[in-house]
Amino acid sequence: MGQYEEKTLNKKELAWKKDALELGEGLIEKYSGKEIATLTISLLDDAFENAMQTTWWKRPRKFMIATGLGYALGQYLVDQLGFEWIAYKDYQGKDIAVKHQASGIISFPISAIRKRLKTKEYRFMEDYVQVLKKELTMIKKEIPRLHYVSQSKVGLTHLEAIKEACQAGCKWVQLRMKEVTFQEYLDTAMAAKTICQNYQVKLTINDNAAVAKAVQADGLHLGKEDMSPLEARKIVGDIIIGGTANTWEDVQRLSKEQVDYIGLGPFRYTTTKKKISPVLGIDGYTRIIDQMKAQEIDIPVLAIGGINPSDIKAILSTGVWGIAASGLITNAKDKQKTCTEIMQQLKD
Ligand SMILES: Cc1ncc(COP(=O)(O)OP(=O)(O)O)c(N)n1
Ligand SMILES: Cc1ncsc1CCOP(=O)(O)O
Ligand SMILES: [Mg+2]
Repeated sequence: MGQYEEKTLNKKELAWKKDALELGEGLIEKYSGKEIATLTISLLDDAFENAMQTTWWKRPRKFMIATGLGYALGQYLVDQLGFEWIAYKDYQGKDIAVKHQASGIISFPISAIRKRLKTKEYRFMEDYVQVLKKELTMIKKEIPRLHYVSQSKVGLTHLEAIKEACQAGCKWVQLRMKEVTFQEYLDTAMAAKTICQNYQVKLTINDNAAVAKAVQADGLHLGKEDMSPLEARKIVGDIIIGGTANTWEDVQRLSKEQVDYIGLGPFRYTTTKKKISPVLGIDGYTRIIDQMKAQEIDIPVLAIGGINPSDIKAILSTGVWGIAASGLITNAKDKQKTCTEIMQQLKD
């Protein structure tokens, strides 16, 4: 791709988008014959096809169709797949587009309709969205199945715990420090990064986007009380961002916030985290993963909270991708043996 520039929409473009979406809503209701409770792609396809099959003197101008339905299609991608509106400019000119920040995919919904007006391909949107969904799944980042969440205890600092987890074979470490100053978090994160690099282990930072950015961490984990993943993405860029979910509603929200994985829990009561949500158990994971499958939400899920090696088989059978564990590894007498046993069960 040659040189191009992308910007967020300016005031004039935002006002234009608002008018275009109103126009689109009117067109969809008129030509699909249905009121829009929730916008679906089949409503959009119906509206486009029926509008174009209307006798030509009653038909809306092509420019209005491309604008109204194009913006409606773009808004669907924003609402359902986590895209953002952008103004895109290259040597051919300026166009309004939507971009999926985490993957870098840019789509031009208004131009897409303009093109189909010429090719007379009036039911293209279902396929168009499916292709985008597939591209998003294909470029998903690799998430290991075992995450070690750091913990200190008497006689063991976070850095020592992290080094021991690396030596024991963990490939992904989350630095999770509470009640520390920014400087202390940053200094420890810097040192953790060096340790992890020595063992070729990926490092993720809990809670703090600024620390993750400063140490060029591989990932950032954000809970419901932390910065939103979409906000954090603007700070840390294209690293792995995980989000916490305790309920199906949380999963639905996170699916629109461009997270690369979901930490779903707690599996069981644990003393590692203060203020813990109600436990999910195997039934909770089964219910939520089934809902994700039904809604085609294809984001890897890690189970977390009080997990023991003997839980792993049942946890995986629910469709969960992997686990995040803290106490289990921190307190293991033989960390190498414990990690090997976990990883064998996870087939990682
Ligand atoms: C992998 C993973 N999943 C969930 C959490 C919990 O994050 P959060 O809800 O923000 O709670 P704290 O860890 O910040 O206390 C996690 N850290 N990692
Ligand atoms: C951070 C976190 N979030 C939910 S449970 C938990 C603690 C996980 O630690 P442990 O594996 O020791 O229960
Ligand atoms: Mg948090």
